[in-house]
Amino acid sequence: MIVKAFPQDFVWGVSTSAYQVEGAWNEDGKGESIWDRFCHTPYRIANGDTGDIACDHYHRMPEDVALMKELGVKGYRFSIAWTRIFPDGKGKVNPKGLDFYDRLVDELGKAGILANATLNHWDLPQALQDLGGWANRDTTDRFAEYARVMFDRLGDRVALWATHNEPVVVTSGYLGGSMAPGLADASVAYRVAHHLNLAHGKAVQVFRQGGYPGKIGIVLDLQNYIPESDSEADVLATQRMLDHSHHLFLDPIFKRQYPQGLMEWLGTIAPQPQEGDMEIISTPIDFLGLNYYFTLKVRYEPWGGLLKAAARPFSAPMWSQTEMGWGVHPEGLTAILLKLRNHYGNPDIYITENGTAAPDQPDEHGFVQDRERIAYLRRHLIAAHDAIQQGVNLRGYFVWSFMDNFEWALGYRPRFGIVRVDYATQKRIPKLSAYWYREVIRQNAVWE
Ligand SMILES: OC[C@@H]1[C@@H](O)[C@H](O)[C@@H](O)c2[nH]c(CCc3ccccc3)c[n+]21
Repeated sequence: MIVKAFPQDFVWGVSTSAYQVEGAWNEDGKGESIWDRFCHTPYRIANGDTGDIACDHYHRMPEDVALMKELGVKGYRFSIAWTRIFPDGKGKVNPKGLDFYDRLVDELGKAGILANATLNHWDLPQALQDLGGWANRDTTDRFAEYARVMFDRLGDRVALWATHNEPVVVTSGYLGGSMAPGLADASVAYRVAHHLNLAHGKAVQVFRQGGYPGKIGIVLDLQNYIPESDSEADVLATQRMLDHSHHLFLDPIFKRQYPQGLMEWLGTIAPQPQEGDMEIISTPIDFLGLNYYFTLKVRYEPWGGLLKAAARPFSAPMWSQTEMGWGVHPEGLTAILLKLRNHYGNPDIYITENGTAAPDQPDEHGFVQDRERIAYLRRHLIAAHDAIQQGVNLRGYFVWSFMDNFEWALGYRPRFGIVRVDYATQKRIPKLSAYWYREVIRQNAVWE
């Protein structure tokens, strides 16, 4: 048995997001978000599920933090619901909303768990969407105002801040229609991407000017894309997918420019930076958050939408696809980490999401022996360890997810947690993977 030990101060964490776990969608002064609106729109969400109640984390947070402590977790990545702070997206701050996150970071401090807070995990205030949302440049200033309020209130106790979670998905919410706000208007999608980048940069500048402790970064959706064949058509299609999914955000932030090939491909709907925008966007950050789940094979497809590209899951031999139909390919994680080392200045990196939905079969006590999930997590930790051995500055790993939760357009069917949630009773029942992860944390190692 080969033991793969991690660096001494490696952060072993778990991840959630506000809309997926909190519930209390309209309590204590919280305003409506675009995901509240989307879920309350018929036929948008499988089974008519909504995040109205979710895991009721808003009321059960102290017990959830206590369970994290019991499982030996060292870090908790959560997101802040903008509409608990600014119910209308701007103007009056809602004190009860601030109080909830104040209590959360205090509970984490008492439990010795590092706080890793994301400002925007997709749940934009509906009031701002009514004014154009991320397609409206003013929203970047609303975001900077919201960021300042959060830095002022929680900045003394939050170790890691992320501006956005996976901004490309917000862009997709304007392209494909399966995510809030559920538009299909390519003409604004890349203006949205630019404003997300600009909002990120403005928030980083507010953080720098305020001299807050802690570190700030952004979390990107960096799945691994490989061409289906070495034909020029497939290779170029893969490049377009990488430009859209990776470089649309990585390049402005780390290289102060948009990917030229994509700009030419997009033509008139490409981002139109104003004077000074790229300097703001590329304000240096302290770390990059990486969400990695799967590898995709990409081919040229004339009917493949805006990018004329189609992607399908790549499964390494001996792996089946997951509950989500995602190919399992741990080597893809190593490849992404090495790409960031080789081409983006070898930044400090946290794996902010990695995990899998699995066909969890509970026994009569609700206990789930999720061996597939353990195999998935173990192999990806080995892949992460390989990258560290090759000089990648990987500082931590956050499992998606701490507990089963609302999986966006798919509702509650897919279960990603290392802790099971019985939604009928809201009972939390750690799965086998939670005890396995506790052992990994204790040993600070995984074994081949
Ligand atoms: O799908 C599992 C998780 C979501 O629950 C998180 O909220 C989100 O940050 C997240 N991102 C990814 C990577 C690919 C993806 C993006 C958007 C929707 C589904 C999958 C997987 N996940």
